[in-house]
Amino acid sequence: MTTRNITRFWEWGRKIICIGRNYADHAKELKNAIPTEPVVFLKPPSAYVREGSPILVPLYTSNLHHEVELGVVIGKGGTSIPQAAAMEHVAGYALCLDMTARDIQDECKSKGLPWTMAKAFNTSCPVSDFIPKERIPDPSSVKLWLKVNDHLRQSGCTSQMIFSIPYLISYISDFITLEEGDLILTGTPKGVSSVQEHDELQAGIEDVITMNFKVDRQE
Ligand SMILES: O=C([O-])CC(=O)C(=O)O
Ligand SMILES: [Mg+2]
Repeated sequence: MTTRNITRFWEWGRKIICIGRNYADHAKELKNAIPTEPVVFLKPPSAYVREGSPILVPLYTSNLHHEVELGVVIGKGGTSIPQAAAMEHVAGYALCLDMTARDIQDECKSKGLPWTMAKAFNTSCPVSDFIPKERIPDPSSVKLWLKVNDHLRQSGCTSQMIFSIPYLISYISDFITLEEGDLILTGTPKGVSSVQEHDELQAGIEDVITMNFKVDRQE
């Protein structure tokens, strides 16, 4: 029998819970209101893609955007987790991209429909290697960046988040039980932009990790 290892959480089939509009500068660039409560949506575990495999542009979009985000990997499950205990439930982190079919999302928004087609497609969640908790002692102040073909597009700091990681863990766990191996994407800073087939994306958390992904067209 093989034992599950949290360092390969993407193989566990657990939830990917995403927070939107958690950076005011990104909410503004898309002309969205600054939220007074977290905006929550989900991706299925089939959205994961790892370095070495390409990000695939769905056939139905002509405006695929990158969103670089800090991911929080849950190590201990729970329901109604108090903010003060939230960090005890964190096993570590991952650098993540929330790939978004922006044209489809705009259409869904205008029709009042869910974002599933825009956010949850195959390869919509590229993830880095697992980052043990000790490697990011202060997750409320880490710098994230993303380059497309060597041009810097996104650069932000988790200190700009509207809702903190402990607040998000507590908020989510009030209505979705968190389980070991779940991943929370904490939102993206400004600078989101289009990617095309053959583009090369490079992203990093300053002093901690970098990752690279190629973009390909779906066959
Ligand atoms: O699509 C959006 O703008 C919402 C979102 O995921 C984010 O802010 O990270
Ligand atoms: Mg996002």
